[in-house]
Amino acid sequence: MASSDVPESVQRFIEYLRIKTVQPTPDYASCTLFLRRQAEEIGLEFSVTECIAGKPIVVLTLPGLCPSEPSIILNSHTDVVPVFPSSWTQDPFGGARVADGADHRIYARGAQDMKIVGMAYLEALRAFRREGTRLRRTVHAVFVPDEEIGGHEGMELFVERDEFRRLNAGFALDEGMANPADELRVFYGERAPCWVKFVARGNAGHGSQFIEDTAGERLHRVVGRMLAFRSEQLELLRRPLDAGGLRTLGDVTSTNLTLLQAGVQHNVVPAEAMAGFDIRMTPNVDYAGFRRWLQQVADEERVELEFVQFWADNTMTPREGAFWAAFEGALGQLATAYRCEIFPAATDSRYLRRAGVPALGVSPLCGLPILLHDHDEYVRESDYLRAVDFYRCVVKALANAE
Ligand SMILES: CSCC[C@H](NC=O)C(=O)O
Ligand SMILES: [Zn+2]
Ligand SMILES: [Zn+2]
Repeated sequence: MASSDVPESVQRFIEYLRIKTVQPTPDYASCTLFLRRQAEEIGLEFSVTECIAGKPIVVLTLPGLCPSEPSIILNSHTDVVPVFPSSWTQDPFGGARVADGADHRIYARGAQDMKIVGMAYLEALRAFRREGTRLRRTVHAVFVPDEEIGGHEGMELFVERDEFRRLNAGFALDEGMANPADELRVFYGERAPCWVKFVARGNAGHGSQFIEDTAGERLHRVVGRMLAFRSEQLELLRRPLDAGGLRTLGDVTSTNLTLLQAGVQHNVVPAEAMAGFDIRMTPNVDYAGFRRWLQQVADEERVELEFVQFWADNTMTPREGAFWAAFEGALGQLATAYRCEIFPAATDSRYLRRAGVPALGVSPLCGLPILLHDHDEYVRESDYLRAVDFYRCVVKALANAE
């Protein structure tokens, strides 16, 4: 198909997908140049802040009629997670557009997570400019680096800067997750990551002997207790809520054994063994109490405990007030059925919420498999075009909220 048959907005999306902003060596320089060109074409103010050299936070601004009113932040991260190219049927950075009935699929790493969202924001702002639509509040499309590796050199630092304060943010949209079913998932909070390592030390010796009190035995007891806790929470997930309805992943605390290290040779009992867990704490957990319980397990089993990440803030976005009403009103206008959830993983919304900016996580992808971080990530062209319409309606409502 000749490229001229491809809608221009789709061509721009594909161009963005082709920029290799892939961890661990994202090409942020090319990404910033691309965004600068978008700003010039659309007619948006453009600024770049580097809290850490080479890690640009790019802000494209559509000034509002009441510039002193708190602004609307449209946040997206520019980086994407690594790929296993041999497991893909398409080039992960080719942005292939493949016929799918009357529709097309667009394949690329980042198609769902979350370049579709970033580009749909810009296309919505482009439409406002084209139509001459003026909004009350200023809108900032914010493109941040390094979300996929925790945002520690991106949003976490940015929210502390004057450049951020000057944005005068009142409300933010950020990423959510696709839903294979038809309801839009609206995330008003997220689980807090807790990454721990237990390091056991014990007696060493010849593998043929009954060595007593080894690192392996100590670690085994810790792993057993952690996996017992995992089973309890998994059972809870399967139990309906008291108020009726099913629990979602965000409603419970998940635990996975993700790292294991020990040993050098079959017949040598190792003196040290390590187990690492990825735990995600649901917001109603007493974080300090949970941390004390982990320490108690470590102490009782006489192993060392290291906290690699411990997020201790569970600020959630209130589902009331003018911005929520505007958001809900826009969904009504679009006749979009939705359900509110706690996000199971971590996004940059946690930094915004902790900084006092209410944020909602939404990726307008319904009836689509969840392919974030997976092989053969794609969206349908119709998803993208609908996403643009979605933000035209939602951003207009938020930016005009009284
Ligand atoms: C603790 S920072 C990790 C952030 C990461 N975010 C997206 O996948 C996640 O694993 O949820
Ligand atoms: Zn993401
Ligand atoms: Zn991701």
